[in-house]
Amino acid sequence: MSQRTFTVRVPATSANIGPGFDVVGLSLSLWLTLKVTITPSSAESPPSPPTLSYTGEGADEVPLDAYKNLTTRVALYVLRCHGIPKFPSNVSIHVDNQIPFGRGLGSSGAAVIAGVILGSELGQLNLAQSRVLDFALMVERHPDNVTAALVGGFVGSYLRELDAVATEAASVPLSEVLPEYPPDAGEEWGLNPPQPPIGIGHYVRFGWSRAIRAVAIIPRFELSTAKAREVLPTSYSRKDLVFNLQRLAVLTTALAQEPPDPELIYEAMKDRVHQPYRKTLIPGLPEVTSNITPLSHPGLLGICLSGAGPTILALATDGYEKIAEDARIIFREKGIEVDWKLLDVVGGSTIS
Ligand SMILES: Nc1ncnc2c1ncn2[C@@H]1O[C@H](COP(=O)(O)OP(=O)(O)OP(=O)(O)O)[C@@H](O)[C@H]1O
Ligand SMILES: N[C@@H](CCO)C(=O)O
Repeated sequence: MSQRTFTVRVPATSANIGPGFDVVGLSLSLWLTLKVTITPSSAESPPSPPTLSYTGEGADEVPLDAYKNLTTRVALYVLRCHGIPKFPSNVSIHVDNQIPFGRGLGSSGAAVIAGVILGSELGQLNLAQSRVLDFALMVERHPDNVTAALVGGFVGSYLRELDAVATEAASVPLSEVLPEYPPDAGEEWGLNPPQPPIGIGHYVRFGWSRAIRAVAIIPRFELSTAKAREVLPTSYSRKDLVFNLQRLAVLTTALAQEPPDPELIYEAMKDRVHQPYRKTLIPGLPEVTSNITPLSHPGLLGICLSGAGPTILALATDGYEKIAEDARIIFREKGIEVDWKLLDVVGGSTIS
């Protein structure tokens, strides 16, 4: 048997785009890339556990132990669900990552999608795209980032309502889906991890105007999604829900129109479900989103929190630098430094 190599690429994503909390996502031109080599065992190359190396964003904090790293733990979960108790021998994985951690650009969603695809490739399982999504949704329970990272573009998704048995399977604690430590020497994990119900996530890809680019204004601090979800209320007024539904309905079509209409889009990217509550965690958020407008910044279409934050996403057709530099000034007044990147909307995950 000869050496096998393959490459997995998964894009960054921005979720919510204002009113579409946990519903819409947009894939963006920053990439998580895995280069994988599987060398057959031989006298010169005896079986060994997987080795991981890592460059780019998060290289100084990401675990390189395959039983602790999110991507490889997800891959192992997929393998175990298919009766394969451990990684194949002599797997070496080099990860190069452009997606900053904990900034609202879908780093964990990308790591999870990469893990499911890695598991499918290592086990030669040939998982269909919809099944890849099922596995990803067992780990990352909101569909917006993972769906956009998998299929690419501007995407809306929902989770199917499950029957009682499937609900139980899908509500297993993540610690059971992804046990963090290897079994004791001489033991193997059982082959009965919770299987994802079939067809959990459904999605549709919206149109996207080719004129629109994305300015990501990225504060130099991390905010975990878990922490940014803790501050959200568990119920909302009808007024606030209708506010968001009206805007989301308009936004999904408005971003595909040529030319895009700033007056329509700026208002349609406003939100009352998550951003008002997250401002306590992101000093400067309300000032940036209300002071940078299509009137003050020609070319701007709309501006919102990217995912759970703290990154700000501005959609624009021109004037990118002024938008970013003026946001930098506002954040600096709050004592926060930022970096910014001009990004494009890209296709989804690939294996080559
Ligand atoms: N490439 C990666 N490899 C391993 N672990 C990763 C990778 N990318 C992200 N992670 C893990 O995910 C964590 C960040 O996840 P979190 O959901 O808090 O933020 P995010 O996904 O960047 O933002 P958002 O979900 O708002 O877009 C990191 O701290 C790290 O533990
Ligand atoms: N919709 C999610 C995206 C973050 O991953 C949130 O805003 O919490």
